Amino acid sequence: MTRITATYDIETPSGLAHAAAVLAGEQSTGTFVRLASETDELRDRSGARVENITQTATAKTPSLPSRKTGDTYERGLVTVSWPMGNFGTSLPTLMSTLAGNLFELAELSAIRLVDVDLPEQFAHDHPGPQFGVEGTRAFMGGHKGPLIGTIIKPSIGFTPDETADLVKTLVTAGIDFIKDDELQANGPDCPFEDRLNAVMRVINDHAERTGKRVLYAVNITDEIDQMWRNLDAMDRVGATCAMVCVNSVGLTGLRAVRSRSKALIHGHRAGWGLFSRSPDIGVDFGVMQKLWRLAGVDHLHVNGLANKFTESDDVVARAARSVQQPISKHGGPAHTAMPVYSSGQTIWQVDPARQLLGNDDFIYCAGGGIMSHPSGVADGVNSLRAAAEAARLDIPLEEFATPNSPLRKAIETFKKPNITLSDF
Ligand SMILES: O=C(O)[C@H](O)COP(=O)(O)O
Ligand SMILES: [Mg+2]
Repeated sequence: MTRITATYDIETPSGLAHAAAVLAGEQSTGTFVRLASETDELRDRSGARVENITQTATAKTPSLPSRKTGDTYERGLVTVSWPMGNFGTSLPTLMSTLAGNLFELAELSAIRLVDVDLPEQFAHDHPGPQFGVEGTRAFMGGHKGPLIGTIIKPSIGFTPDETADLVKTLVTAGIDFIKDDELQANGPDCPFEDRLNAVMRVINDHAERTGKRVLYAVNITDEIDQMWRNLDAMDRVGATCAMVCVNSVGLTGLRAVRSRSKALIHGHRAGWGLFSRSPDIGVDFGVMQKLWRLAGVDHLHVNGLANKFTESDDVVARAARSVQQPISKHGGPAHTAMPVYSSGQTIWQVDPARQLLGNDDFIYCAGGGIMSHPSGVADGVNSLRAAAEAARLDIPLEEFATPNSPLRKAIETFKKPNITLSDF
């Protein structure tokens, strides 16, 4: 029987071998005592198996509080496998198994899920992105190069008409992609449908006049039945991109959107720090992004280089590359998605963001980096377009920027960040 394999970084006062066995037991056939009904045959059939243990460190103090303590804490990488018969390819049960009770086990003073190796069957049984990069470009009328985008800022506070006014400035200036902020969904001060209709009038009008269909990722995040109504409303006005906050709606909510959507799904990962920030507990992005892609995101946020958050540039680079890799190394549909760089992005990070991927199949979103341009939002868009062009031509920004141009003003406004990527 095919098995699913996951690797954890654990720390324990009980010895790595014992802790790994407790973990495997709790997450499959076992409990805190051996039951007579847990026969050897049942264990052989359904038990999780410890495949490998590699000790990496020891410490005198625990990384996380626990009711079980000891004199020495061993740290190491533990690989565990499960038979597919336990949960098939169900994503919710995969989560309960790989990322369930084990985070609370008293034998573990640190536990982080760092990798999962999914059998090919997962790639066959789940829809994956409906459109991906090619579909995204097709929705726009055959766009080439990276998508230069922005986030409506202020994130919250605009009425539908004020949002549409800003969108008008953005599309006229030549933006490719606009998204709602995750805080803006369907509040009484800016109702979803009013905002959608007002913005789509601008986008549709621009498309009719120029042939360029700007993507508007409208934030549909809500209860499942409301998200479905939101999709219907999008359909009525020809909207082509639905933003979903994947942590807020969960895998099942995302999958429910995928089952009804005729539009692109733009996955925002707001809340990700809760799962990822501590090295001692949580889940690596490389694991979660596979599940979000299987459930159907076409675009997925990966943070940005020199971002306003805490992740290092190496972590961001790994995340960006991961969504362009096949779901399963054993085969099946690759289900690749478009990485979305966003968080504190300005003219400075476009070039390295492109270089680290080695392709143009990404979305680059700058909210403050466009909206705060000293000579206005339109020049903010122009400066970023120029930065993307400089990146394409492989010319440093300082050299490419003509005097008094929007790019030159952006160079003078935004401090050049220090980007530290270990592989180039
Ligand atoms: O939702 C997002 O991606 C963020 O709000 C990014 O905004 P910023 O570009 O102003 O950091
Ligand atoms: Mg935001």
